[in-house]
Amino acid sequence: MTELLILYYSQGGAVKEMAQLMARGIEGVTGAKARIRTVPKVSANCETTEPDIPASGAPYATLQDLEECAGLALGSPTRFGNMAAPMKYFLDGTSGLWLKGALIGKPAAVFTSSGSMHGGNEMTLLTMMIPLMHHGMLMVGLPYSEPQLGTTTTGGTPYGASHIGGAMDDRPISEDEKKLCMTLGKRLAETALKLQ
Ligand SMILES: Cc1cc2nc3c(=O)[nH]c(=O)nc-3n(C[C@H](O)[C@H](O)[C@H](O)COP(=O)(O)O)c2cc1C
Repeated sequence: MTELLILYYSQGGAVKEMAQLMARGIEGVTGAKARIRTVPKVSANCETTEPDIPASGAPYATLQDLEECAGLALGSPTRFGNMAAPMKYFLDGTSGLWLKGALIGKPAAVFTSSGSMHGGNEMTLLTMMIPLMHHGMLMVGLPYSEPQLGTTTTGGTPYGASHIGGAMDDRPISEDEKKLCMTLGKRLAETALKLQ
């Protein structure tokens, strides 16, 4: 079985829901399986640390998860037009993998949720790609042959999957957003299988 790592951070739950949709897309591909992991919050208070195992939800990712998986889907909320600090903090701890070239040639895809339509979600997707490209990963996006990409009035971009939560973050994931999340997971899994 080819395992794909879905590594996400979510505070309000939108990116977490997108991660589950990505997993559905991955597991719709014969021979592919999703491994879902998250990262802990970061805090300016260095005297307390999060427990090793979160009280609920996905386990925290380890470097071994990245090394073992055949591909990566990376998800983060948009924060000031960029990925959230906990995800960046986790990625900043991957130098050992970079030195070994452990991720070179593996496919990767990115997804995000933002409050507003033009609040930097595409910038977040593009900048999330940068550390992955330093690792030598091969980016997988969404082509315009996916009809939802041309017609969506919510999220969905060629650079990756996106969701627009609204100012109160209370908009459900739209049908177009759902379909594009699942399609991105499927494309990632199919690419990983072809590359093996
Ligand atoms: C510190 C902070 C910064 C944010 N910056 C942006 C932003 O630049 N653009 C935007 O559209 N939304 C922004 N948001 C809203 C989040 O992207 C949005 O609520 C997202 O859906 C949260 O995902 P989650 O439910 O998975 O945590 C920000 C939220 C926080 C807390």
